[in-house]
Amino acid sequence: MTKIRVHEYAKKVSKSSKEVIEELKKLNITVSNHMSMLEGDAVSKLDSVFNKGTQAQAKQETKEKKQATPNAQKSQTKEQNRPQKKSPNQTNNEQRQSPQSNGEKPKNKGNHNKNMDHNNKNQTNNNNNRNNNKGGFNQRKKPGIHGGKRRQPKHQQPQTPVTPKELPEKITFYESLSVAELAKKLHREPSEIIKKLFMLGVMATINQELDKDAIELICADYGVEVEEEVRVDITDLDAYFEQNEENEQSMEERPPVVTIMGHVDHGKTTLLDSIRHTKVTAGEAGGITQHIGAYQVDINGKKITFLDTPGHAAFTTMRARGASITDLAIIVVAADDGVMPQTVEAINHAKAAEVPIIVAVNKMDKPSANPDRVMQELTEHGLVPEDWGGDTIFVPISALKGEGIDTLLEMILLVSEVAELKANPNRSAIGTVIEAQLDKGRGSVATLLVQDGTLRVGDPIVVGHAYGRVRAMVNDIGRRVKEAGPATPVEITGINEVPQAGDRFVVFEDEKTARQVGESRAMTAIQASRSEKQRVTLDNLFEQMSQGDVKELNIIVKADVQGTVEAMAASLMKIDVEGVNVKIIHTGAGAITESDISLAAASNAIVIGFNVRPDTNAKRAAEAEGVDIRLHRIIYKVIEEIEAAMKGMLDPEYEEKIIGQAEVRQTIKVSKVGTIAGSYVTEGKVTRDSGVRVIRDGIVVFEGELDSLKRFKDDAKEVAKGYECGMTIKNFNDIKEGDIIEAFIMEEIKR
Ligand SMILES: Nc1nc2c(ncn2[C@@H]2O[C@H](COP(=O)(O)OP(=O)(O)OP(=O)(O)O)[C@@H](O)[C@H]2O)c(=O)[nH]1
Repeated sequence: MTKIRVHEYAKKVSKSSKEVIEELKKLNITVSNHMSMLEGDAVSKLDSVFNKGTQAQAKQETKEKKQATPNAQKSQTKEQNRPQKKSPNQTNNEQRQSPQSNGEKPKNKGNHNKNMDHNNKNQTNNNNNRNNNKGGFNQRKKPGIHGGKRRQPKHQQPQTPVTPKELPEKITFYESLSVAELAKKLHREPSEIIKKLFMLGVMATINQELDKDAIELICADYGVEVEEEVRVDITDLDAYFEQNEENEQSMEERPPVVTIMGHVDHGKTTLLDSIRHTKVTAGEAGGITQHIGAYQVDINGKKITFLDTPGHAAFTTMRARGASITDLAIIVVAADDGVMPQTVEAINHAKAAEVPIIVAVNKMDKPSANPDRVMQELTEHGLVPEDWGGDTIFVPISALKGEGIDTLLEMILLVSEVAELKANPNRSAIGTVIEAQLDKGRGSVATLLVQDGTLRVGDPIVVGHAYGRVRAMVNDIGRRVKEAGPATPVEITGINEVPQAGDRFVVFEDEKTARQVGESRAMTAIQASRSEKQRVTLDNLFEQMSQGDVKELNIIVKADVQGTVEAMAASLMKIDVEGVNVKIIHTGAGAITESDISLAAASNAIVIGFNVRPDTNAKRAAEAEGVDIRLHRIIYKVIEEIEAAMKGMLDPEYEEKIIGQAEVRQTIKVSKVGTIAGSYVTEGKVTRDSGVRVIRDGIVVFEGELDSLKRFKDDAKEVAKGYECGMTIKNFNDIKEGDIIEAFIMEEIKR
């Protein structure tokens, strides 16, 4: 309910404040003075006491204002003439609300703003509100400069009440609406909605959020249709990949995307090279040197796209990503070596990605080749050859000699035909980043695999959280191209940042949207990394508490090329120094940025830059925050340095070192002091802070520390060989002539 001050009310009913206060007293409502706020029910009670026509008077006044402006009057008349959908109690409500309009204005304004915020996301709502607001504004603002705040004129003439605004046909909402928002949409006063809710047994305040059910109930009561909006988050790139209800007719066959995986040295690179050399036409051979992480071959007019993912273990992450954009996996197994750990890993990657597998049994030219053994071993991993009743295709090859390659390619085409791989070349492109790097001359360079649609030069694009316009495109053989269809790998320039391998890209209608999406994604990423770094700190705390004294070295790795980043990260993870865990909290290709530094500062990490430099802001931030940046050009130097740093981090380990020996020649008992051993240093030295052992007949009878060390009467720091001294030993007085005192220190050992 809305509130009104005593004096305002008094003015409204053309009474003095005193009279109103008197009346309130009679109603048992205590107010302190004319400035006291009256609650809605107090107002109602007063209404019933004072002239019931008050509301009408108030309306009349509004009407007067309107008449002052011809436009407003026109619209008013129009509205009055319009057919109205009314609930039976509507007029009453309207009457009751009007006098409160003064008091309610600030609130309405607030709600209006809130609504506008809400509606920024929502075009439909916007329209509703715009209409609504227009009416409201004209009615209120036109009469005076101060519009809503204008005081009521003293002399009021009775006039007919204003009919409420027409109900909308339909309203839309997203997730929920507050009472005020719903009221606005329905062109009704919030109090009316609150009353209805009350009738339905719901006690609500003006700012209360109403759920779908409540909104529907209220709207049903008014006979207004409701629709819940489903909003598409345009910044969610993954969502574009899920919209797969494409028109069958627009779908066309597309080349399969193939990844070659296998154990180290089983011949992946040789196979990729062999395929490339046999199948790329002679004319294009000159361009073969170009390496963009993927290439296409043409077999009798049918294309196959190979992802050229490096086979080293350091690239496991990328390979795992590679498998998820892959239609088909070739598992290379050397016939002379058989199934190895990484063979199994590769099989698991492919299985996890639900990608069909073709086994290439390589090195068949070797005398020691034993394909049967390979088949046998693979059977244990669920890959049963067709000959043995299974459904896995095995192709014996020699990558080195180029034998069996044609059969392998045929099999790839066969399997992909069965898979019916299709895409729509006429839509805007979506796909994934295969590799990305910072190029000195060209800026951010990304190799993309177009997965659906056609990518064109000039397309506004969002890649991960980078954005821009495709400036230039180069295909797998280094030729400039203007467009790239489904399953085609291309290298593009023109985006503002270096994305990560595995990031997705989406082409947008216009550059503005692309920019918005890109920026919003970058912001979200920063926020995510910020909250993550907080989590890291908490995690550390927990880990340290639960694991005892385990220390962690947090590292951020930045390098010029994503591949190097991953290789470095993998090598760093391998550093094995007892008691310290390496934790790579962030990696990326490109210069060291301010956000890297703030992440490092917050998580107490060091930043390693490989072939990259911090930008000016990052440098400044690093100095301010005291973040350690290590710049390198050689991988093993990085590892060496980190290892050293990690050793410095460890709690020092100590080793005992004997520094000298003394012989006890005389003992003197002094009360309160104990036994003083008059000794002669025979070897090395004895220091005041050294530990001592008392050795009698070759047996250690006591181990402890010195209490005092004196040369004659004076305290000595150390006494060297050939000198006499007096010593007392802490908590040991049973010292005898002839005892040997061995002095030792604990020395920190370097690891
Ligand atoms: N005899 C013979 N040797 C082969 C064949 N294929 C590859 N090799 C040799 O095997 C070794 C490893 O081959 P790569 O192609 O480098 O193996 P890879 O799987 O790519 O190895 P990584 O990249 O280290 O994982 C090389 O010396 C090749 O020449 C083959 O069919 N026959």
